[in-house]
Amino acid sequence: MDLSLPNPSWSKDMRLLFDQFMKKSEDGSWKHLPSYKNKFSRRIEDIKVFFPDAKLIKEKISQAQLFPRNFEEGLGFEYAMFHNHAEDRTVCIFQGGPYLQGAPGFLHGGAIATMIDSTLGMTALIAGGIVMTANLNINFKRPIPLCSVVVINSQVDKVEGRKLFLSCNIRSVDEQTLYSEATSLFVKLDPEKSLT
Ligand SMILES: CCCCC/C=C\C/C=C\CCCCCCCC(=O)SCCNC(=O)CCNC(=O)[C@H](O)C(C)(C)COP(=O)(O)OP(=O)(O)OC[C@H]1O[C@@H](n2cnc3c(N)ncnc32)[C@H](O)[C@@H]1OP(=O)(O)O
Repeated sequence: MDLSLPNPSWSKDMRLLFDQFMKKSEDGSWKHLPSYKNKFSRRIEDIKVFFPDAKLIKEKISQAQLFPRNFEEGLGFEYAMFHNHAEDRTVCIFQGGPYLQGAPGFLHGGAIATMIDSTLGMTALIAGGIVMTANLNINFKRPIPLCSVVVINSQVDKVEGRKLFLSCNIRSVDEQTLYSEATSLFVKLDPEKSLT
C-alpha cells in the first residue's frame, strides 16, 4: 500500500500541496515517489552485497519496516515526496502528527531530523544508488508547530567520486517562515567493503 497518498488525516494545506505537485507531475518534470512500510524487495539484491549475513537478510529484513511509516494514520509522519530529475531535487510535503511532540506544541528535533534525513536520503539514493548518511548538520531556526504542514526542499549540490553533498531547507507553506536548514554528506557504498 502506497502510504504517500492522501488519507483522511491530511489537512487542507497538505491536500492542496499534494494536488499542486500531482498537477506539476503531469508533464513529467516532477515524479511522485511512492512510499511503503516494508517494500525493500526491489533493492534486496543490492542490499545483500553490503549485508552479506544471509540470516540477517532472511530474519530481520523480512520483518523490517521503514521507521517514519510506523505510526497510525495521522499520528506520526504524514508525508509525500516529489522528485525533479532535471534539477536533482526532491520536495517533501510533511505534516507532523501529535505523537511527534518535543517542546509542548512543537515538533521534536529528532522527528525533524528524521524527515530531513529521509528526504535528503531519497534525493541521494536517486542520484547515487545505494548510499548512507555520513554527516548531517541541522540548524533549527524556528520551532515547527505540531500538526502543521511544512515543505522540505532538498537538492544535490556536488558529487565527488563516492561522495554526494546535499542541502535542504524547511519552510512554511506560505514560504514566509524558514524553520530549518541542513547540509549533508552521503557516501555511495563500496561493494568491496563490508559494512559489518
Ligand atoms: C542502505 C540501503 C539503502 C537501500 C534503499 C532501499 C530502499 C529505499 C527506501 C527508502 C529510503 C529512505 C531513505 C532513508 C535514508 C536514511 C539514511 C540513513 O539514515 S543511513 C543511517 C545512518 N548512517 C550510518 O549508519 C552510516 C555509518 N557510516 C558508515 O557506514 C561509513 O562511515 C560510510 C558512510 C558507509 C562510509 O564508509 P566507507 O568505508 O564506504 O567510506 P570511507 O570511510 O572510505 O569514506 C569515503 C569518503 O567519504 C569521506 N567521509 C566519510 N565519512 C565522513 C564524514 N562523516 N565527514 C566527512 N567526510 C566523510 C571520507 O573522508 C572519504 O573521503 P575521500 O575519498 O575524499 O578520502
